[in-house]
Amino acid sequence: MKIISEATPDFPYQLRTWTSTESIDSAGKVDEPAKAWNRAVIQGFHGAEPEEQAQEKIVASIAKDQQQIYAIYPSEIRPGSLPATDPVATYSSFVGTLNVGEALLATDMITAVTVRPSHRRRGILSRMISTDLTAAKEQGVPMAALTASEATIYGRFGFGEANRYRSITVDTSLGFALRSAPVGTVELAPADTAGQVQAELFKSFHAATFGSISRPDHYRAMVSGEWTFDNPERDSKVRVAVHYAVDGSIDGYLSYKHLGYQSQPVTLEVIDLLALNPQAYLALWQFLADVDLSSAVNWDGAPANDPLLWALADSRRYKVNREVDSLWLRPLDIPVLLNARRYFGAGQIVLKVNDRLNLAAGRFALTVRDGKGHTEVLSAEGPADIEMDVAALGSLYLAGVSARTLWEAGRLDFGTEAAAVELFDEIFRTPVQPVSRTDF
Ligand SMILES: CC(=O)SCCNC(=O)CCNC(=O)[C@H](O)C(C)(C)COP(=O)(O)OP(=O)(O)OC[C@H]1O[C@@H](n2cnc3c(N)ncnc32)[C@H](O)[C@@H]1OP(=O)(O)O
Repeated sequence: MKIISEATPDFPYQLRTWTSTESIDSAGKVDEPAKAWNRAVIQGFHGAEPEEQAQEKIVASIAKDQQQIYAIYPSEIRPGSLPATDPVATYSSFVGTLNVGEALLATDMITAVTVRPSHRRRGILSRMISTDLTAAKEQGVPMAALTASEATIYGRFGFGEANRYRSITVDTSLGFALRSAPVGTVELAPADTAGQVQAELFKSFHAATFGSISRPDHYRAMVSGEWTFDNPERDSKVRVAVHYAVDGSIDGYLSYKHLGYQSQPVTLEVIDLLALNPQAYLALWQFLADVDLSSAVNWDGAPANDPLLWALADSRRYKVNREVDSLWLRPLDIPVLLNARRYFGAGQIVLKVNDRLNLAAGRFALTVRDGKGHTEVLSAEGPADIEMDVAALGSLYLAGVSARTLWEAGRLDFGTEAAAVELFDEIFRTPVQPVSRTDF
């Protein structure tokens, strides 16, 4: 445990940090600061207070990710209020990877951000996030990422929405049909094997999918119904199905549950779905539609450009309940991340990037040839073809949105030459939309 900063009159809080592996001994026992930190996280997201055994499972999982824990403690405790050992704010980060084409880019993945309601809007999140982003930058991690509880929080810290996902309901009642016959076979598998199947499939999915970001360890427990942060008890209603390709290899899987006969219409909920190819994806949907005693399927994780809609014989069976931001990206080292990305266009452009936190600001000349980028750092002052806030670059980096759209949205200077906007889009265009299947 390390004290990063002591309380001052302006900021009457102490900021501490430790690595998650420090909190658990060889017998699996969890230390008191980690328990109090977990309780604070769960309170922050309005979950049920975890029992001792649940604490051990959660901390062991966080330790596998090697999460760096941040905790804020108040300098003044009122009699009868929560004790001094309970943090008023929590934050955690760990280094994962982001698929940027051929390369997997090291990325600071931020999670478990909470501030106790009685201490909110006093700059606590600002202190924790600027500390973490600075540390990540110093350690040479070129990108930061998160998935957000609200879309209004992180733009000010330089994060931009990089892609979106859909919450969908598909009507699988009598008459459901796909336009093509399913390929391969789907079989039920024991729920307790789901964690392993998921981990193996995700490895291949992550390596092959532009925009995919690593998964934290707790996915193993969630997809098998073992535990979730919301519910530390086993959910024995979770079922698992596996797709076998024609050659017998496993190339897709599904974790799902029946929501009960009181759901109207009687509904299956997809907990996780991974498919390594379109045939596996459609065959898993045909399987879901074929499950008797249900007539709808909900999935809170469909891609924004979902081929299922186009595969349905009756596309009106596909209902989008909402489409929201998924991954948020925050550039930290612009030359490194521009050079790491795979390109499908070509050209030369000078970008000026503004950054309120002064972590990534500058002027950069990017030259792209044969799919590779080369970035030269220029002096800060001088002309640029296109100027943007670092959050806009977070959105544009994976081409989940075009510069043209951001320009029309007033997110780039309206005075930017149309030719520069077109050039940016020509260089950054991709044949596929970025897809991530990770909520963290
Ligand atoms: C990656 C994740 O873990 S996402 C989960 C985020 N956590 C939650 O949603 C749990 C419930 N909410 C909270 O715990 C807190 O309200 C937090 C973490 C969102 C914000 O923490 P705070 O300490 O209040 O933020 P802080 O005081 O540093 O605010 C910084 C700025 O962001 C603004 N801000 C903070 N939260 C929000 C919000 N939810 N919506 C809009 N603006 C916000 C503040 O007004 C402030 O603006 P300013 O710089 O113009 O004055």
